[in-house]
Amino acid sequence: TSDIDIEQELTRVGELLKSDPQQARAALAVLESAQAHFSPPQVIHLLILKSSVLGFFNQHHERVAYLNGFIDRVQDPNIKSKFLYHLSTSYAALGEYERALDAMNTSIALLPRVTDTIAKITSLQAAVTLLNSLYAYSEALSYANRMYDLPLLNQDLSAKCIASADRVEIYMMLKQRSLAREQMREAVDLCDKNGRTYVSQIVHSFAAIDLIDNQEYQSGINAGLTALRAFPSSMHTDYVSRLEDGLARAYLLTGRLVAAEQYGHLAYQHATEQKLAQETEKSLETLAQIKRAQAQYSAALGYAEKALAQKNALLDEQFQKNVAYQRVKFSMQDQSNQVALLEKQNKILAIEKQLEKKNSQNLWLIIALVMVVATALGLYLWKVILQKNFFRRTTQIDGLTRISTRGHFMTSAEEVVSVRNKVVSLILFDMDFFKRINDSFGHPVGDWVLIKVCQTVSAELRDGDLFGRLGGEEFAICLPNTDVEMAWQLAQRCRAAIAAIDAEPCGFQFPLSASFGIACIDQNDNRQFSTLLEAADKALYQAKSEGRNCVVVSNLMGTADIAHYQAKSDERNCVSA
Ligand SMILES: Nc1nc2c(ncn2[C@@H]2O[C@H](COP(=O)(O)OP(=O)(O)OP(=O)(O)O)[C@@H](O)[C@H]2O)c(=O)[nH]1
Repeated sequence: TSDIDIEQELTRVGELLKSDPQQARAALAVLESAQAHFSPPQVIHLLILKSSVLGFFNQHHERVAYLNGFIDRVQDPNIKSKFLYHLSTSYAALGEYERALDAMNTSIALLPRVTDTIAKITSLQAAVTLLNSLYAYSEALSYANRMYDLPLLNQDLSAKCIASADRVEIYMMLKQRSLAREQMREAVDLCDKNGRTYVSQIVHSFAAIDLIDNQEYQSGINAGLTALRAFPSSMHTDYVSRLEDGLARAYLLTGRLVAAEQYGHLAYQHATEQKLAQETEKSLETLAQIKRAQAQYSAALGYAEKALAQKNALLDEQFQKNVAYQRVKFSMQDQSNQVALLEKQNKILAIEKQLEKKNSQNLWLIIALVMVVATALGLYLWKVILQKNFFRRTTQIDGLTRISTRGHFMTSAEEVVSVRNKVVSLILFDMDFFKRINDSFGHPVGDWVLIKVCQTVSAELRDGDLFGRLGGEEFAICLPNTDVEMAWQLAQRCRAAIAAIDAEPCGFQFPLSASFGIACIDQNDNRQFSTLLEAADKALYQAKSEGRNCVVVSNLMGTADIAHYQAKSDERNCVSA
């Protein structure tokens, strides 16, 4: 057997099932024996056919066992929902309403994953039918509404047609006449457009019964007869039985007892054939009334008694159904409560996560804040240091001449003298007749001279020599590790350099000179800086008094060979005052 043969045969069995169920069953058995060669989709097709055949022959026990044998292994939600529908139908037929509801709920729960529209309609329709049979009309209505609201696929009105017909039936059961009538028009319209004339016919039959219930007997009879003729003769469903019962009542109430009895019997016959408990009871009641109208009281009593027994059975069944429904509803509620609880827990988890995120965000914020504060603090400290440096510079460096201030020089020189391990020399010098320069050429020229003198002297100094401005035009040089001879030579070089300064750049021509005093202290001498300073000052004073522009060495410290330096008097350049 080729693939095509198998496919064709499967389709043929499906069609046979509608026309010749017996033959369909035989053909299916043949197919089953060859199923080892089937592809997986073909196996599924075969399983569906087998289940349908079992259902058709009311073999519900076998069908339930058969379906439960594999249903858990079916993955595809489209196929699974179909099997669940079969299962639910069979459980309902067996009176196992709780299981029927469970199967229904499972298939409804699959709906979000079902992609096939027909499969969706089938699941929802199964729910409507089952809930209607359990008298749970408002729940049935919610599934009908859900079906009505399914998105339209390729303008296919199937779902809307079937859902509208469901609504008509439910509104009638709920005795909401105006809603039912309104919905009838829409349902017929939708189903005719959709080519589902069979569903239209069912709605027409509802319309006829509605007219009769509303005491519009003649129009009800006309509509009912038309609807009944439109049903295929082979079809004996609850709709047919209900319509026949309606016609019987209409004929009875309009005094046409023969026709009433004819339709009453038909209704009863079709109801019992299909094991329709409600329709059986209703038709028995109608028959009892007809017999009473015909004055056949014992027959009437017989039907009435049968009707009563049927009603008792019905009440019993109704009770069973109700219990089953309430129980499942309760467990559904419980499940949905659990779902709600889980959702709440998830929400709490999500909030906790958010909180965690916020916390870590806060941590980052804190880190950022600390960094900002640290940076600001660093900047502040840096500024303070800069300010301090500036302050120190301004207190340590003379603003005009850029050499040490008096204070800074004194401290540093004192330090040098106190830690000396060799001889230290100190030179003081003072510009000669500086007042005259100021007076003759102005203060700015005097300033220029001071700057120029300091640059000139600085050029003669070594690293480590200290140079400071003691005040006005008086300066000091502290020379570590320098004996009196070296100091003398340096002082002479400085003196000569100052005397050689050309004043031209400041715009005037005038001579410059300075007087120098030197004192020297060796490492064995334990006297302090102040004594050294005093000695150098005295030597400077002497240089001034001896004629200026000369160098005088102090012998106060006992370190210098004064005779030697006096002998160099021509080199001292001093001119007698
Ligand atoms: N341009 C200028 N002049 C200053 C500064 N500091 C002090 N002086 C002036 O220096 C002059 C010092 O004069 P004196 O102490 O009489 O000494 P001198 O004129 O140099 O005379 P001898 O020292 O005896 O040679 C004063 O006129 C002060 O005003 C300064 O920073 N700039």
